[in-house]
Amino acid sequence: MSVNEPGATAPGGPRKARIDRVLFSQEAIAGKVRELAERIRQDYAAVPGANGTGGHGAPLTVVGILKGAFVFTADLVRALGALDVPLQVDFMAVSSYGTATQTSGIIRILKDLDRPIRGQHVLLIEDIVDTGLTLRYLREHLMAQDPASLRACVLLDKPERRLVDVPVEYVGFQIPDEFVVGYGIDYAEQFRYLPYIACVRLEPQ
Ligand SMILES: O=P(O)(O)OC[C@H]1O[C@H](OP(=O)(O)OP(=O)(O)O)[C@H](O)[C@@H]1O
Ligand SMILES: Nc1nc2[nH]cnc2c(=O)[nH]1
Repeated sequence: MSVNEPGATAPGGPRKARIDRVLFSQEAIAGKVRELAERIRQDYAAVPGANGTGGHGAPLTVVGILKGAFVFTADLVRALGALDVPLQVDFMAVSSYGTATQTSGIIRILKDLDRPIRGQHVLLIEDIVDTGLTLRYLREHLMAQDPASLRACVLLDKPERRLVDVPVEYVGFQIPDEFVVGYGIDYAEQFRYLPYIACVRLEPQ
């Protein structure tokens, strides 16, 4: 069975998984984070109120999506800070994959924002966009709260897997249709600690 087919989670629990090959090294990811931060700095410098130079409105609010984007969010906000971009950080936690490699299609909010975002410039940070269902749901959820603007920054994009059309303003890397882990991204809660991004191979049952 391919890792992207339904049923990758056995009734007795998730299948054993091991790292197959590294897709992006720690250094490659760090370079991409700096590149994204520079693009974001330039773009928001032109947005009134979002550049911290005394304009009206609130500064940029970065919304990291837990759990998968926790490492990416931490690195990106520090890269933005190093470029003197003032920002606030909030988090949401959502889940649709559980311990499986196939989305359930049902997105559950496990933790919502702590602070209102009405009138704020919001930058949503995700680790990966696959079917697009999670990102579409999040964009609708956040837009309903009337932010001044909303953009999404996603480290990994799997365009082949998209089921719904959803805008992504900043993309780190495009990747093929393979299940990836590391740099915050898990398989059944394993591998989030890896400093690189890799494909996993599931052991036969
Ligand atoms: O485009 P989609 O097909 O919706 O997939 C993308 C989502 O899948 C992962 O979340 P997951 O449900 O695995 O939760 P986690 O971030 O807590 O690991 C990832 O963090 C994205 O939020
Ligand atoms: N861990 C992990 N979660 C995902 N959610 C959507 N695609 C993926 C993936 O490739 N790996």
